[in-house]
Amino acid sequence: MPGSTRSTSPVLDVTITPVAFHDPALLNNVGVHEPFALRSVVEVRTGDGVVGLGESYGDTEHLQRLHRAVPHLLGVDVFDLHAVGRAVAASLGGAASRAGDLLGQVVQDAADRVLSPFEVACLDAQGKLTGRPVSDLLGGAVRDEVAYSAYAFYKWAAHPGGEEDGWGAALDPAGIVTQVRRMVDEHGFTAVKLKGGVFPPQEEVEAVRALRAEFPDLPLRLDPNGAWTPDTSVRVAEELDGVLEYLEDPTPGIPGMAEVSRRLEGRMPLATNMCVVAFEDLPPAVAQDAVQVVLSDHHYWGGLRRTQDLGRICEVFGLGLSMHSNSHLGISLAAMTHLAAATPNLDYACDTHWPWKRADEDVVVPGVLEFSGGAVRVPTGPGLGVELDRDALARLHEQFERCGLRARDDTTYMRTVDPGFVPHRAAW
Ligand SMILES: O=C([O-])C(=O)C[C@H](O)[C@@H](O)C(=O)[O-]
Ligand SMILES: [Mg+2]
Repeated sequence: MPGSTRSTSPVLDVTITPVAFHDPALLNNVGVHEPFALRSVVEVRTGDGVVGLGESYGDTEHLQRLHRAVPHLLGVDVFDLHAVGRAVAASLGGAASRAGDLLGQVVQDAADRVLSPFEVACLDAQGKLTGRPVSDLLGGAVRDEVAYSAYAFYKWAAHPGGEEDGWGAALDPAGIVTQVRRMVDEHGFTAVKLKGGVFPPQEEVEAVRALRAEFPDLPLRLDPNGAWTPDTSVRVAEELDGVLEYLEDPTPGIPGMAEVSRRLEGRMPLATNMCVVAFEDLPPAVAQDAVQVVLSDHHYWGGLRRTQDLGRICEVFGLGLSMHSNSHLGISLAAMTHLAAATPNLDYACDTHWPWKRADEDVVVPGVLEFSGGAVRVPTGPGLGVELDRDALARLHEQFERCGLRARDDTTYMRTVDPGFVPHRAAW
């Protein structure tokens, strides 16, 4: 309209608070989780006095990158997400475009990792300013609730020298079944993922078989994080044909996954959050038919909208779309839930580490993100629909200061118990 003025909501201030929360001794192919998981809470304050929230990784290198972006973001309109992206790119100044993931196993896009919490915080602010939930800003929720999977881990009963965490040890099929039974009883999960790559493959096959016997109707997945050779991957996939819904990252790299995929001739869908972790990985993966399911994760795909772009690309190329997680808090769970609700083809139960987090440790006010029937109802309040608990944020920040951890290093931690430990990478 001639003469109309368009108001903007510029970023006035950005706060980044690193936090630490307790994490059990969960085992994986590179070692064992340390006693605390690190995250960062991003607050974007606008000229209208609204604060948008985002959550991301909490290691020093990533925190430094987040801080570098702040001066570039000041004054940017929170509704102009392209400008937010340009600000983040400018802050990296053409520095390394790929960054190691938490476990140092794969390289992700550095700019997308940095952009993600700012994009989520801007969307949260937009929602608060317009009175609409983030799922509406993403095109609308196509489902009222989002299903998550029970994420089972081999684990120790306690950290070395620490107190038992109440879950007990899970070092064999019976231990895994007991663990999943509790998760299913407590949260109602309707799908199960087992983190493998810890024990020789045959033991993990037995654990999957035990899960199938205990839960005849639940879709099952196994993820050894690239611990196997292509030969082993093919053998295990054939053994678990008809038992697994998909096999995740049995072997490292696109060429290895492509070989397994070719030899399986479609008998077992292969999924990944390791060999397709950035947009530039898609063309070679598609060309080689390396994977049939991509696990999205807005924390490294550049936020919620870029993850929706990934969803559309997967749809075009006939790939399934699922969701990956790392240890996380409530801001991330809210963002994951809005994203999955507004992405029509994200219809696998999503991964979450949520059951491993202590109920009394979060940065959001409890009550909104409850599991029922293995699913979380999509929050309907403005923005992400969750409220920052400032006392809890201060407590978890203090815990970050005290815990001494500044980057995740499962391998070094494992070597304090088993000095000769070598990560299992195509090891069996
Ligand atoms: O699906 C995956 O690869 C993961 O969930 C990665 C995580 O880092 C997992 O391995 C863990 O928490 O140890
Ligand atoms: Mg995985």
